Amino acid sequence: MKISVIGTGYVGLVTGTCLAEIGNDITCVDKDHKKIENLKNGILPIYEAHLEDMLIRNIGENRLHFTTSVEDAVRHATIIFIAVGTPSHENGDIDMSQVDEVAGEIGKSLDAYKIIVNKSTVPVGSVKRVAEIIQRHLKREVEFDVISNPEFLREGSAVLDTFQGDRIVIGSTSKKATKILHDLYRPLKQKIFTTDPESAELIKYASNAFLATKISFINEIANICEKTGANVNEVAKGMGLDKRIGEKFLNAGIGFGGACFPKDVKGLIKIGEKLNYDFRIIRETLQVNEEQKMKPIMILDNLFPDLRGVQITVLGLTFKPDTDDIREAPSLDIINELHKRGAKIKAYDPIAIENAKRVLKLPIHYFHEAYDAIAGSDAVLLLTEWKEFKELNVRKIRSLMNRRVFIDGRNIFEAKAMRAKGFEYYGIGIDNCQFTAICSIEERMIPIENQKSHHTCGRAWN
Ligand SMILES: NC(=O)C1=CN([C@@H]2O[C@H](COP(=O)(O)OP(=O)(O)OC[C@H]3O[C@@H](n4cnc5c(N)ncnc54)[C@H](O)[C@@H]3O)[C@@H](O)[C@H]2O)C=CC1
Ligand SMILES: O=C(O)[C@H]1O[C@H](OP(=O)(O)OP(=O)(O)OC[C@H]2O[C@@H](n3ccc(=O)[nH]c3=O)[C@H](O)[C@@H]2O)[C@H](O)[C@@H](O)[C@@H]1O
Repeated sequence: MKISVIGTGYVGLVTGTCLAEIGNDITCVDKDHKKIENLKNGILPIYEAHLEDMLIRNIGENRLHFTTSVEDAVRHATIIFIAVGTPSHENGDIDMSQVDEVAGEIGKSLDAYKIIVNKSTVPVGSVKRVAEIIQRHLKREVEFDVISNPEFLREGSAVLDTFQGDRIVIGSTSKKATKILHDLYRPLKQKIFTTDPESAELIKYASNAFLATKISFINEIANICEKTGANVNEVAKGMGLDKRIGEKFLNAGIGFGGACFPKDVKGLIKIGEKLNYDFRIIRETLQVNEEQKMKPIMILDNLFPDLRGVQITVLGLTFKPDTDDIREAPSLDIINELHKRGAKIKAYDPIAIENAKRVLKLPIHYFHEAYDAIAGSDAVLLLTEWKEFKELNVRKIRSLMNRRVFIDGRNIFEAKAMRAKGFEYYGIGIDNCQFTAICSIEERMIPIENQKSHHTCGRAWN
């Protein structure tokens, strides 16, 4: 099939390349000229596993083309995907300007029947909105359908998710468009769920908000664990054995980031507000996440009377491993706070240092090797669970550090083993109190209900 994808970011580029891989003739469009020039030469704007090989192969086999002209792309295709950004406004509202602009351009260029597919994450009612904008810009009367087909891929595993996703959702009122989309996706052999456009649009927000809530929920359980001596990793394992709960997305840590969970949760709150509905649960999901991001700072506050001049090493800058994306990464808030308090900051990330330099205009000393970043440090903050961090030689880390505070924001190490090796080790939702100087032995022995003030683990977090 002849397909155009407008917006060549994480979603557009992966979608276009994967659809080319299964034999379609794809044109990817972006208004960023440099991005398009690079892509024509097989140079990727993002880091995503398996994408580069596939891109180069499909360019070589003449199935994947790049242009900056929406008009050319519209003429070329029967199906046009809109995959431009939908960032948050300052107040959390969804910024539809990129989608609106593209819809207008499509309208001006429409010359025959086409299907326009909303793949960007857009609020309920956007199928109608895009259809109206296209209609307003038509230069001649032509038939077209607009449908919703939200995207569920994750960064870092985007290609795999496209080929092995749990479901494809199509929201459409047109039988003709639905059939063509089914034909397009059939080779992927995935469950296709067809519904009305409004439900499809809401499925996307509901899914992201639900997953984000699962994360905030386990992070609150982690906070309870710290006050009781329970271990959140064990609690999550035990919960996840119940198939109704499931084991995924129960990793406690320093909270969720990325271009989507924070913005989509805010977006759903705004969708509710406009309908006079206060979506309380997800407001708390966000609030808990904001507080969770500051966990490493709270731990440091208990260990150092003052962070001025304390040498801190940050390991991991991206919001999750296997991507170069630092949008809304917890590392940004944590580093800003460390800087405010006068800490000396060293940082290492396997691939995101250049992206971080662009965003963080602070005196951070960046390194291209983890051990170099760790040398001479008073505290290490591990913020992203990159595989290479799991393989670090902890004895070597210990020998390089000044004071051996290790705050594991993603619980990738085993607390007992790290403490046995001489680290002042802190995870998230594990028994942080028991092996540390935060509470005296006597304080730890007092049952919580008999404490005058909340002195044991509680003191660290209240
Ligand atoms: N990043 C992700 O993992 C996922 C993102 N989504 C959603 O997909 C949408 C796109 O997200 P990303 O790919 O992350 O965004 P992105 O910011 O990486 O890419 C958007 C691209 O659209 C281009 N663009 C903007 N206006 C344009 C115009 N008028 N004409 C041509 N190109 C234009 C930009 O130059 C940019 O390259 C968003 O709505 C997002 O919420 C959905 C699922 C996963
Ligand atoms: O709409 C989107 O953009 C995408 O958002 C998420 O994908 P993504 O943000 O790429 O990454 P996730 O793997 O979901 O992780 C998001 C954040 O949650 C955190 N997380 C995830 C899982 C977990 O158990 N604990 C946890 O803290 C991660 O560290 C990361 O910061 C969804 O998983 C995708 O289905 C969706 O398509």
